[in-house]
Amino acid sequence: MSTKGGGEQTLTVALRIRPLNEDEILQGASPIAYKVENNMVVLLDPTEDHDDILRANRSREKQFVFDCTFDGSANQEDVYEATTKELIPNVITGYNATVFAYGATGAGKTHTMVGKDDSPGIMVRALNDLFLEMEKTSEDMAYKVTMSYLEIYNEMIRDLLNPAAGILDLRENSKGDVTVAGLSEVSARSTDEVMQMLLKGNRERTQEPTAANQASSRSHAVLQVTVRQRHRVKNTLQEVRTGKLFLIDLAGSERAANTHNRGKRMVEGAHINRSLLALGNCINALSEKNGPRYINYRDSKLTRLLKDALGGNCKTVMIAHISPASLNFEESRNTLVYADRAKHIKTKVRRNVTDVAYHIAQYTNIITELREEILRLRDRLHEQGTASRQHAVANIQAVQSEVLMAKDTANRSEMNKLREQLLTCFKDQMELRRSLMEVNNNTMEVSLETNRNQLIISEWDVEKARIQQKRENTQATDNKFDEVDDDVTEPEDVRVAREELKVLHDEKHKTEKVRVTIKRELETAKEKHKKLEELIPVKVSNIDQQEIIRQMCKVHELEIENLQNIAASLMRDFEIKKKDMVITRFRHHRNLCDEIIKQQRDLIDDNNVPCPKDLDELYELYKLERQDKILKGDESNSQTPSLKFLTASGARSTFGDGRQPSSLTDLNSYDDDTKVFTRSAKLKQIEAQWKTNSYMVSDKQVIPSIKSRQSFDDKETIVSNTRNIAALAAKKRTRVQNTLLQTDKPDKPRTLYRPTNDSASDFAPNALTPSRLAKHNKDYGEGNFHFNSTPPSDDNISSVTAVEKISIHTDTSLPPLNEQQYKGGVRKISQTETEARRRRRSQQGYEGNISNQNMKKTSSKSIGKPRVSRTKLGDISASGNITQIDEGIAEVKPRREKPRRKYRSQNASDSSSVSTPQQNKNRKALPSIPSYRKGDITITGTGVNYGVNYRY
Ligand SMILES: Nc1ncnc2c1ncn2[C@@H]1O[C@H](COP(=O)(O)OP(=O)(O)OP(=O)(O)O)[C@@H](O)[C@H]1O
Repeated sequence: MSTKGGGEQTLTVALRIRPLNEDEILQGASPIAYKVENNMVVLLDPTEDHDDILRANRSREKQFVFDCTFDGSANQEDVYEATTKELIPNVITGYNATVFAYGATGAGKTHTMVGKDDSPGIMVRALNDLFLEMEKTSEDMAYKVTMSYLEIYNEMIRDLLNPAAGILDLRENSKGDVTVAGLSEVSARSTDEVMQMLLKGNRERTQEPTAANQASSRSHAVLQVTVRQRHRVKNTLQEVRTGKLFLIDLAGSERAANTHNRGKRMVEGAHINRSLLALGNCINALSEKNGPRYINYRDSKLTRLLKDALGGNCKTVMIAHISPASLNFEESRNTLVYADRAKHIKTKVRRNVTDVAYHIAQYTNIITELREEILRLRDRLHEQGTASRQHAVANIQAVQSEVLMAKDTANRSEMNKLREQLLTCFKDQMELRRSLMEVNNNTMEVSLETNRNQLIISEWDVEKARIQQKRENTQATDNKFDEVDDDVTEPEDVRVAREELKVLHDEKHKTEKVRVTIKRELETAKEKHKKLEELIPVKVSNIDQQEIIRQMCKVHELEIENLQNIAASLMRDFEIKKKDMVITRFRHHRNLCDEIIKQQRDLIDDNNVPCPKDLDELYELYKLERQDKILKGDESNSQTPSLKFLTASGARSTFGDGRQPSSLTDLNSYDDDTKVFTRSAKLKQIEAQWKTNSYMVSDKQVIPSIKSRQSFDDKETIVSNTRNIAALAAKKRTRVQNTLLQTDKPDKPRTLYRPTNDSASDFAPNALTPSRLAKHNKDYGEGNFHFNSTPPSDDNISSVTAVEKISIHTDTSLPPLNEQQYKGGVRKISQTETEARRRRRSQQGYEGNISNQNMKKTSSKSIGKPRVSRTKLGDISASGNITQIDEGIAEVKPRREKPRRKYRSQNASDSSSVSTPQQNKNRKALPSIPSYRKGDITITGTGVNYGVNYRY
C-alpha cells in the first residue's frame, strides 16, 4: 500500500463545555469555565487563596485557545458540523481520520460521540453522511464498507459486534500496522445496516453507574469504519483507495476521591487512568516543540490502537470535554492542559492507495467482469432508451390525444351550435305552423258563425214577409188597402246577427292578413332551415354527429307530418260534421213526410174514404219500404250519426236530455227547442193531435176525436182530394215505370221514382231538386273535398282553400238563401201584386174548389218550387219545397221554424197545420229557407288544442 497526496497536519482540538447538571447545582458548584468568542475558553480557579503570598501576583483565570469551542448552548449538530463533517469525503477518497472524545468522567464524551435517539451523536451522523457521500459518486466508483466495533475494558479488547468472540488480541505486523485478531469486520450496504450494528454495539458496551456519572462508560469504545473505493471499470492495474474512520469514545479519567469507587469500579478506574496516562504521555511526547522523541505507544492497548491516529497517517480531531462546575476544576484544568498540548501534535496525512496488479490468470475473471459491466451498462442504456422511447411515445400519444380532444371539442361545439340553431328554427317553424292551424280554425269558425247569422236574418225575413202577408190579408178583408203597415219591429237577435255579420266580416279579413303574414314567416323559417341543413356537412366533420343532426331533422319532419295529420283529421271531422248535418236534415224531412203520409192514411181510413187502387198499391209499397228500412235498422241508424255527432260535439243534444230516438214517434216527441231541426208549428200540432187524439183542422177549431168531428162536414172535399192524391200517385207511378223502361239498365238499382225532365225544368234554379241532390251526393261521394293519404303539405295545412271548399260545398249542398235575404231585405209585395195574385189563384180554382186539374197542376209544378201547394190537405206542404229523396218518395220540406222563438210573432205561432181554403187564399209563395239551423251546430272540434310535443 502506498500513500499519495496529503501532508503534515496538526491535530484539530475542539473543546466542549457541558451545562451544569443538577447534582452540581445541588452541591453548590459554580461555573468556572466559559467560552470566549469561538475558540477561547476561560477557566477560573475557584480555589484562589488571597493569603497565599507566593501566588499573589498570578492571574486567577486560565485562558485556552482551541480550534473551536462549544459551551452548553451548542447542540449535537453544531459540534458535528464543526469537527467531523469535513472528514467524511477524505475517508471516502482514501484518507484515515480519527475523532476521539477526551475528558474526565461525566464531562460529556459519550453524549457527544454516541448521543441519544432524539439527539444523535457524531457516530450516527458521520456514518449517515458517509453513505450519502458515497452515493454521489456511485456511478463511477464502487465502494465497499466494513465496520468493526470494539471496547477496551480493563485492558481487554472485546468485539462489541460479536461479544461471543471473547477477549481479542492486538497484533502488529512487520510494517508496524496494528490489527485486532479475530475482530469481526461487517460489511454494510446502507446507513440502516450501520445504525443497527452501532446500536447493537452500544448495548454491549460496559456501562456502570458511578458517583460522578449514572451511566459511566467503563471502557474505551472504538468504532472503525473502513471504506474501499475503486473505479467500476477494472483494469489490469486497479487502484484501490482505502480510508479508515475511527470514532473513539474514551472512558473518563477519574479521581477516586470524586467517584468514591471501590472494588471493581476502582480497578476499572485504575485501568482507565493508566491507559489515559499512556495517551497523555504520547500526546506530551508528540507535542514537544523540538520534535517528537520516542513515543511509547505500547504502554496501553489504547495508545497502540491510536498509533496512526496520533502520530501517523491520519487526520485527527480531538474533542476535549470539561464540566463547567467549580467542583471539577482540577479535572477540567488537566483536560484543558492536555488538549492544549495536543494542539501541537502533527500528523502526516496521506491517501491510502493500493495498486492491484492482477495476474494473467485473473484476466479471464477481469474480462468476464468487464463484459458483465458492459452488459449492465447496455441494459441500463436500453432501459433508459426504452424508457425515453416510451416516454416519447407517451408524449406523442398525449399530444395527439390532446389535439383530437381539442378537435373533438371544437367539432362538438360547432355541432352544438348548429344543433341549437336548428332546434330554434324547428321550434319557430312549429310555432308558426300551429299558429297557422289556429288561424285556419278561426277562419272555419268565422265561416260557420257567418252562416248561422245569415240564417237568423233570412229566417227573420221570411217571418217578416209572413207577418206582412197576414196583415195584407187582414187589411184586404177589411178593405183597408191604404193603411198597410209594413213596419215590423226587428227582434234583438236579428239585430245582433247583423252586427255580428259585420264583425265577422272584419274578422275574416283580419284573419286572412294574419294568415298571409304567418305564411310569409314560415317560408322564411323554411329557407333558414334549408340553409342550416346545407351547413351540416361543412361544419360537422364527424359522421356520427352528422347523422345525429340528420336524425334530428328527420324527427322534425315527422313532427310536421304529425301536425299535418292533425290538421287533416280536423278538416275531415269538420267535413263529416257538415255532411252529418245535411244528412240529418233530410232524414228529418223524410220522417216528416212519413208522418204526413201516415196521418193522411189514417184520415182516409177513419173516414172510410174510398181510395184508388193505385194509391193503395203505392201505399203498400211505401209500407214495405218502410218496414224494410226499419228491419235493416236504417231508421234508427239514420238518426244516430248526427245525434252522436251533436252530442259529442258539445252542442245542444238533439233531444235535450241526450236520449236518442228509437222510432219516428220518439223523434217527434221531444222538445223542439233542443233539436237541431226545429219542428214546424204544423208538426207540433200534429204531435198535439196525437197526444189528445184530436185533429186540428183550422187555426182555432179543435176536434176532440175523429168520430166526433161533426164540424168536418166536407166529406166530399176529402173524397175529392183523396182522389186527386190517388190520381197524382198514379201519374207518378206511370212516369216512373215509363222512365224505368226507357232508362233502366240491368246493373242499375231499380228506383221507384225519377223526375221527368219537364218537371225538373220547372224547378227553381237554387232549389234542391233531385238532380241537384244527385249531384250533391255525387260530390260528397266522390270527395269533392278530400284529403290525400299522403301527408299533406304545408298548403293543405295552412291554406284556407280547404275551408273555402267547405264553404262552397256547404252552399251547394244546402238550399241557398235568397240573395235578397242575404242582404237582409225582404222583397215587398205590393198590394196590387197581391191582389193580382189573388185573382190569378181564384181563376185557377184555388179558392176552395180543388179539381183534379188543379191538383195535377200543383203536383207537377210544386216539386222543388218554393211556393205553396194549394191542395186542401196539401197545405201541410205549403211552406216547403217538394223534393225527391233517394227512395223516390216525394218529400216535403217543411218550413222550418225560426232559430229564435222569442222573435216569433204571435201571429206566426197561430199558423195551422191544416189550413182552410180561405186561409190559403191570398198566401204568397215564401222564400226557400234551409230547414236547418247552422247556428245550432257548434263545431267544437275545430277548437282542439294542437298539442305537439316538441322534443329532441
Ligand atoms: N452538552 C451536554 N448537554 C447536556 N447534557 C450533557 C452534555 N454533556 C453531557 N451531558 C450529560 O451529562 C451526563 C454525563 O455525560 P456522559 O456520560 O456523556 O459523560 P462521560 O464523559 O461519557 O462520562 P464517562 O466517562 O463516565 O462515561 C449525562 O447524563 C449526559 O447526558
